[in-house]
Amino acid sequence: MRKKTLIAPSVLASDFSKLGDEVEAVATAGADWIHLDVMDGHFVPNITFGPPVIKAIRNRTKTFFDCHLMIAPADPYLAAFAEAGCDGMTVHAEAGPHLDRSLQTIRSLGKKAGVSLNPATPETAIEYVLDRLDLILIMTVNPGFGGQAFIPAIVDKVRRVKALIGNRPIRIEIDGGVSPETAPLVTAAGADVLVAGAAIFKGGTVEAYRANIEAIRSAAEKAAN
Ligand SMILES: O=C(CO)[C@@H](O)[C@H](O)COP(=O)(O)O
Ligand SMILES: [Fe+2]
Repeated sequence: MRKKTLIAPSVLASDFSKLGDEVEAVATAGADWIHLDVMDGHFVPNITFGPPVIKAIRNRTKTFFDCHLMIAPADPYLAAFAEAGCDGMTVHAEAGPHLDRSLQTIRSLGKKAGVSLNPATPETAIEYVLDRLDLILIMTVNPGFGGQAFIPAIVDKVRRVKALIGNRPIRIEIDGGVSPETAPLVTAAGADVLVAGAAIFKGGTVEAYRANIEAIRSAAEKAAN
């Protein structure tokens, strides 16, 4: 059976001066997951936040914290992110030499395990770790910044990943440049979790966030296969 499409607002586009309020607002507005972009200034050319900030906002909602770790190495920090309140942790396939070990560690911490693929990384990078995965995050921009343009060539990779996972219960998440215009392209190809920052955090109110989430959700669901 087809999975319901989940919408995961990325707080990277929120007002960091009131991050807790923003997380609560977007959860009230209907977010299925909260997407937290962790950047280290080394794996990606930007720096955001780490476990103390995640811990500080954890009590603002019970919504699933989907932690996108754009850090290298990731392994030394996985326990701290789990302790801070991440429900799922996604590491990049390009971030270290021992992806299988990273995924085993995430599951041993009792969290959902994800792997992310940069636009130039082929899906073959995850061929031998499929049974350790709950989530595959396919980047449709180069990681590091919000508000970038969606790369259409990646839609073909979404189709290939969908075929690769077969009937395993793995979610396919898309991250970068998702909007009501681009969402149908990826749900038609098999994606079932959509991250969106710039397209959701505009308007500044719960009502505006709700309308922005629903615009993506309805466009996505119409095209979902
Ligand atoms: O991981 C990243 C960027 O590296 C994303 O999660 C962005 O935050 C998505 O932002 P938009 O492209 O939707 O504005
Ligand atoms: Fe992200």
